[in-house]
Amino acid sequence: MPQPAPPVMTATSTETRMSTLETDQPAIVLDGVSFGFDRDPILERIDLVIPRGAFTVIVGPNGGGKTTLLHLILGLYRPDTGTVRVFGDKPGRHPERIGYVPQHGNLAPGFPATVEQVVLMGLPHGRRHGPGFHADERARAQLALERTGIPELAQRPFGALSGGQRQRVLIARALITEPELLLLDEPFSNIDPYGRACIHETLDGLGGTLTRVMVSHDLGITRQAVSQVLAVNRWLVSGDGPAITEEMLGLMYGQHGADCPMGHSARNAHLAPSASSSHPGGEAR
Ligand SMILES: Nc1ncnc2c1ncn2[C@@H]1O[C@H](COP(=O)(O)OP(=O)(O)OP(=O)(O)O)[C@@H](O)[C@H]1O
Repeated sequence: MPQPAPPVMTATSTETRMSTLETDQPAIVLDGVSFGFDRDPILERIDLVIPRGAFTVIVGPNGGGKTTLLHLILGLYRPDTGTVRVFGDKPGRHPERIGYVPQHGNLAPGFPATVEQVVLMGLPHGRRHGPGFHADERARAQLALERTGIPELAQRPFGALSGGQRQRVLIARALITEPELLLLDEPFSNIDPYGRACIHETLDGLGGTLTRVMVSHDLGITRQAVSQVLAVNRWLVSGDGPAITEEMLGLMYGQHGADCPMGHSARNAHLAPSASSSHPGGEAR
């Protein structure tokens, strides 16, 4: 399978980091991964390649295994069979390279902190309370807020923001370490259409070398910026662009049960651009 071209790096800190790590590896590779809790299969025989810089959206029904898949990528769970690689290495080895916005990560609206303080919480060794943050830490927080389009909110109380603004702050918190991979688990929960549009705009604008993987229940996710859609419901079906395919709908809302409605190779289509023949109407491999 052809590998994606190495990324063109722009940020100096990222350049330095990348020079010492594997620049020719895809962002994420899952090879024959199965996982279950107490022998209950949750994910089965997942093969997946996510190139660097891709914007991948994961859709699927409740309980289909989307969050579990993210947790495998984060290294929070180990697969029962198969392997997971993140930037060519075992997951969990380089947490600073990954930003994560968890599903229920929103802070209570009354959380007594400014936006800047919330963003600073994303630093592994950042100072978390009171005034007197280091100037370089505050500069990083400001940069992260600029990337999410809300630099002017830095000194506002977090609790005074709208739901959509709060979610963008949490994305900024995940970006403060300048990660190369951003994982978002349903960032649109409880966000109105305007807020969703703002978050979409934010995520679209984060392109470049940042690899984005977002779990979403929004099936209208057919946006230009989205490189790939994955449907996950115990098995996985991938497409070759932002469209939801019939195969994906079949996996998500067709036969729920002991076996996958499609052939194994169709379910486990790779994400690499060359794999376009393995989805809708494509040949099983
Ligand atoms: N820690 C756990 N112990 C046992 N079972 C679990 C655990 N976490 C998740 N599960 C089960 O694994 C299955 C997949 O859960 P997961 O959270 O990955 O689904 P999901 O696709 O993200 O769902 P949703 O859209 O509702 O967030 C569910 O049946 C869930 O009950």
